Amino acid sequence: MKFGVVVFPGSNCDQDTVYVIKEILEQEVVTLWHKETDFDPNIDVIILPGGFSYGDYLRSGALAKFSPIMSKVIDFANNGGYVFGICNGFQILCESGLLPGALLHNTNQKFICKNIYLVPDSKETALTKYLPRERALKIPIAHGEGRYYADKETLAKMRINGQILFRYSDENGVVSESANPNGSVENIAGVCNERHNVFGMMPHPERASDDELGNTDGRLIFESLIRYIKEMND
Ligand SMILES: NC(=O)CC[C@H](N)C(=O)O
Repeated sequence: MKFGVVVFPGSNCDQDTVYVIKEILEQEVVTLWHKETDFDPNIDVIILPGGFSYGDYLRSGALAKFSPIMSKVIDFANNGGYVFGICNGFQILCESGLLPGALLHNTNQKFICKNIYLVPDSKETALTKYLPRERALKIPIAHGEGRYYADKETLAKMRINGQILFRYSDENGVVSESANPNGSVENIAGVCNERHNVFGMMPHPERASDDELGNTDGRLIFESLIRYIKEMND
């Protein structure tokens, strides 16, 4: 399977993501500079990594959506290609209109960097289908603008369409306001589009994929994605 990781000016998780895909998941991966206007048609998954694209000026992700590669990413998604935005990548996908909702400043107005727990909500998506059901996953967050928001009507539609990927929980998997690190509506930590081929999440699975870091719960998310796509292609 072939991955493309987009590099924007200010991305800072691109190489971590490449490392995980290549060395840990043992998949093919190329980086794609944001000024490129085309990419290899054999790419199966485009990843928009975390970081501070354009220094988070204006709003996180608000400028990156104008990068030349984004119109190609939008075409790719509209043709059914898989797109996965992590943290700043999630923000860019919301700004681009590929995902519903928006990421606002954390309720406490602070940058939060810590481990959180999350549980899958919709269990039939590529990211969640093969995750353990009996426990919460521990994954780090690192963001200033991670408070997911969508209006009530949008949330209702998302629930019906199975678009809510993850909710923040406590370590036992209980979703409650006290386990919500940033004030996200309904504890939402990740969502997908209606067609279930564009995904975004604020926590960083690539930072929890290497045994050396003492936590590999994030790897399970990438493995679910790879297994799901392989099965779809068989
Ligand atoms: N780790 C990240 O991708 C950070 C995203 C964005 N710069 C924020 O602070 O919200």
